[in-house]
Amino acid sequence: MELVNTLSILLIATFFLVWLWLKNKYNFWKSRGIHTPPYSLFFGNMKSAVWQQDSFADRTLQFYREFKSRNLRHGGLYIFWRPTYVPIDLDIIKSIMQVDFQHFVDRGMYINEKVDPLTTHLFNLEGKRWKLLRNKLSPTFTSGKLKMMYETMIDCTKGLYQVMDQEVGKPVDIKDILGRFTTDIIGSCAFGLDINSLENPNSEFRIKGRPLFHRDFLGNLKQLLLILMPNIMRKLNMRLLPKDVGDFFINVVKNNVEYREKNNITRKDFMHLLIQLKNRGKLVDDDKLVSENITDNENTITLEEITAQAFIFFEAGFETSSTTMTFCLYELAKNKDIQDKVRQEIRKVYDKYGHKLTYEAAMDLIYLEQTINETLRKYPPLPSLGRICTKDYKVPGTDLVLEKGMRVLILILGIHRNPEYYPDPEKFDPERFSEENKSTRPAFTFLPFGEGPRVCIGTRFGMMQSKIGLASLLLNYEFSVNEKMKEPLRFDPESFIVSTKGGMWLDVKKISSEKIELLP
Ligand code: HEM
Repeated sequence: MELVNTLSILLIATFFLVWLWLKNKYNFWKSRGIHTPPYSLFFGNMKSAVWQQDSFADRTLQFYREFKSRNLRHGGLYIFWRPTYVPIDLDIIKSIMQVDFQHFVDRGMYINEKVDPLTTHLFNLEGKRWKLLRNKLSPTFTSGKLKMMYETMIDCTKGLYQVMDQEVGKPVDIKDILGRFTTDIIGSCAFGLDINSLENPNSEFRIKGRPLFHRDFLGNLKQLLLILMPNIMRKLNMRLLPKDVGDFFINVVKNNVEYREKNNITRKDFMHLLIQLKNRGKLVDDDKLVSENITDNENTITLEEITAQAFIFFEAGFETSSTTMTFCLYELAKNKDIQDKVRQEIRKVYDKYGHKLTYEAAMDLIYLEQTINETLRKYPPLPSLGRICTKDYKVPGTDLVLEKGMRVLILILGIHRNPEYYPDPEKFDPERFSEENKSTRPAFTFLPFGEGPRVCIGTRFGMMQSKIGLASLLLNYEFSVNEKMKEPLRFDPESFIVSTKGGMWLDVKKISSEKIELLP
């Protein structure tokens, strides 16, 4: 009996201490005079997102609107009990992302080299390691290299036509088809493999890629805890990726590199460029590669580094572009006049370049680019951007000092839907991105690819694959919204990137019996 009493007292005392500790934590922003939206003990401001009542995207929009409605330059959030700084004023955002970048170099993602070697990729890496790798990888993303891969990308449209032709006349979940299309493109360009997930929706690549973006309640919770308490999680040897997913990608790259090196195979893709970096530390034109023995040992990368980079190109590249194309086709299905205008432009440019959509022709698709930009405004795949304060920082024009370790969240979706910058923000209007209209908006109001030194390295690639996918579809098919489509659209709480719940159901009509291929 005495033991029971002692245990009960110990339990109550522990609860009380935890409660006091949390109470103290949640005093952080109040004591600095910074406004926070209502929060709950333990989950902080993230309760409804963790429990998947709200999508993360909707939550960020609510935060932005609350701070903005109070005319605040910035605000504070609690992600669980961790204070997170939220800049609203565009000058502060610019300072953090660009001007004073040296104070905000990292994202604060979870890295565990030992049990999860794939986490050591460019998106996650920090400080000097990140800078060194970014310098090494940047040459693989130039417009010249993109041009080199253009035909490899176009090859994947063949599978797209086949699937679409089978689907004509039925309600089509375009989201699924475009996810398979970009899986094929990135699989081909980053891993050098013909995945054919368009032909085979259950290809291993597609199956292994799915859990990267869709998480249930426990998956969500784990992801947040890994980021919140990385040191403890590392000690517990926690993984971010399921073991089978990690092993799959590691083996694919290892086998591929070995095969290419043994058989002296070159292919127009990232893998080829990464292998050059591994063996020579620099990129060399293929013809020179044979004759010149150029090596820059300082810049070489290891097989493990190649694997992690190929993985992030896949993870960051396929879902972002496929959601962009998906939302774009949805808006075009709703706005037939814009759909006709985009199609007319594609036809005109296609004819101008001798009935081909060469790389140069694709660069000439100005209105299509405006339409993709308007899609990225309304539906930025990443609704917010994260940074970590890496050196104490006094926020310009305020008395607030951010201490080293403070998390920062930039609420892109809120900025993109702010009527001050984009009047009538729910309206889909590609004219917002004409040269003339762009110049009337302040800087840092369009951030789908981020900004500053950590801006998306794959921007050109992402834009190009979206252009190729949309051009090939719009030249051959007409789209309208199917009655199965659930409207108004709801963002999916299981996906941390902006995505719809329940698929994107469109009707597809063939324009002509003759197929128009981009590069016949
Ligand atoms: C529509 C397509 C895409 C969108 C909207 C997008 C968006 C983004 C965003 C918002 C960031 C964070 C930027 C920041 O924090 O300032 C990012 C980073 C990154 N993206 Fe993309 N992305 C796209 C396509 C791609 C593709 C195709 C690849 C690779 C093939 C890629 C690879 C990366 C990498 C490696 C980073 C980390 C860069 C660094 O930290 O240095 N992305 N992307």
